[in-house]
Amino acid sequence: MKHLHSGKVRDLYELPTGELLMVARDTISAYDYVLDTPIPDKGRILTQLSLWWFERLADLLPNHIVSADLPPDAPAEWAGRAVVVRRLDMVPVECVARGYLTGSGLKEYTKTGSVCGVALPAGLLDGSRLPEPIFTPTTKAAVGEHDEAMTFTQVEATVGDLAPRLRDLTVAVYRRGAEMARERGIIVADTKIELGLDPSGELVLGDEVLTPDSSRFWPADAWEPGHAQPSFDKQFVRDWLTSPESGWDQASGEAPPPLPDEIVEQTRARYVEAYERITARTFT
Ligand SMILES: N#Cc1c(N)ncnc1-c1cnn(CCN2CCOCC2)c1
Repeated sequence: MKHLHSGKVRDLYELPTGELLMVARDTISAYDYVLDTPIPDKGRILTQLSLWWFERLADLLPNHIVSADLPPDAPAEWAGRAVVVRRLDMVPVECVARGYLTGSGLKEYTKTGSVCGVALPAGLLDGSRLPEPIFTPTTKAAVGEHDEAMTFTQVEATVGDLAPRLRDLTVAVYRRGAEMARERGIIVADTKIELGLDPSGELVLGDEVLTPDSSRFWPADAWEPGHAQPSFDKQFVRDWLTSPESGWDQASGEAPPPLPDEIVEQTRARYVEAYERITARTFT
């Protein structure tokens, strides 16, 4: 099969049928690096979580999933983390919705009092919940570049009449995911979805959806506005990399060192826990 595209943690191939095969790797990224040490089963866990979400979002919009069965000419090791999807004409906007303020949104808010042109109340802190979830789109930056915030007017200039539908669908997916995850003790602070057009011109949900790679997952019982919230899945990795034990100096520009076994195991356990809490299924 023909390799089309590699992201930080997933690859895209073209099948002889013209459909695509989206393959999730066990890699994890932190501090803008793809770490050398894989997290066993991360690809499978997040693929299965995403498939579970696609099913529960199907009443909001169609999706690109064709089959979770491994195509005959794909390596057996891809089983459970490769999904056949139909080819879409992807919209050239990263569709992001935020229910909480942090990261680049907080940075923009601190400077301007707004995010992507949306004015927010004064006095919000890192981790504050927003009065309502907001659409905070960005450009699709080239590999190695950073996405740039877009105003709604810029989205309209880019995609025309699709703009309000991108906004409404992105916020609706976020609301559904955030509500269901919160009932299970996980805050989804924000999420990025990919939308594309099918040949009939219908907007279709692509990529992965509502995973810890496409979204910020926070443990709800540790939520406390006023500082950076702990990541549900990546905090063990972040804490170790920034501890003297790792010997890594983030300011050096050097790539992080390999992760110790116990950090890998703790991180794998967090992915399993997120999957099992949200889906109420046992990961096998
Ligand atoms: N999904 C999807 C999809 C589709 N269904 N049809 C056409 N193109 C795409 C596509 C092409 N690039 N990306 C960016 C995200 N990629 C996801 C896979 O892994 C690599 C990064 C999405």
